[in-house]
Amino acid sequence: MTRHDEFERPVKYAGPVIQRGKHYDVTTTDQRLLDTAGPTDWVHTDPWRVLRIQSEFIEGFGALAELGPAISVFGSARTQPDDPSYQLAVDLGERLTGAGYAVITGGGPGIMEAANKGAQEAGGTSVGLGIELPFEQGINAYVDLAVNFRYFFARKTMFVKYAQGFVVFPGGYGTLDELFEAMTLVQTHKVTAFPIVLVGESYWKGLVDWLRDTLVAEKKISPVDLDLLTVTDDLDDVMSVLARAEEARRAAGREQP
Ligand SMILES: C/C(=C\CNc1ncnc2c1ncn2[C@@H]1O[C@H](COP(=O)(O)O)[C@@H](O)[C@H]1O)CO
Repeated sequence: MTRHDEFERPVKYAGPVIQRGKHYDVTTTDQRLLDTAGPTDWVHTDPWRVLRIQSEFIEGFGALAELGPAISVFGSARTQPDDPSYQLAVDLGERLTGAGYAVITGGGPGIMEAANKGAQEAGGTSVGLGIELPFEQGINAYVDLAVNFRYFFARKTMFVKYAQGFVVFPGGYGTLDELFEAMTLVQTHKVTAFPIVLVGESYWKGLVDWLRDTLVAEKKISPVDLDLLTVTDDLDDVMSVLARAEEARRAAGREQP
């Protein structure tokens, strides 16, 4: 029912605001919200994008906050099931599950699918953080908990924030992007006790040689920065590196509940 003042003019109390006379707005907030008329170009503006970005962080944090200990596994979206590294990633998913870790991947095909498959088939927690791409692939069938992102940077935050370490299989630009982001975060102490293991000695040899013979030699990184990486073909080594990092976190009183 419309309220009126002592001059019989309609009055509206909208929170701390009082509207009377020519300031009286006959529409309600809900009406304005639900009304689709008017210009729509604001949805393509940066302030609106900021809210969408914020919502990606909110959804990601909300979905993953109670995940428990987890390892992010990266690698080529193009690795086929008959590639030996596919089976190795399946085995890793299974072993991580056995050690009490959830497995987080990019939710796509190839190595991501393989690690999710190993985790799911071992009865573990299989997570996929998908990304909107122009060529839609969809989340692989072995993911049980998926969050889809529009923005790479929001998604990359989740890979680090909700994992205790990274295991990286042979891959292309996407994999290298994820690897170098983690290496930079560890090098700059933005994250601590965060193991990064590269699986595939022959694949990664060229990169490690270049890091040592060019980046260290030309003083672009310190020799100790090479120690951020462990390179192996053996999943026993992967599990030992993760276990040692867990012990270091425990010793520092920073273990996952
Ligand atoms: C290119 C193909 C599929 C793309 N689908 C992807 N879905 C989810 N995540 C992806 C996808 N492609 C790349 N990524 C991310 O980068 C890493 C792999 O990239 P790479 O260039 O293949 O090494 C991976 O860890 C994801 O996080 C099918 O042909």
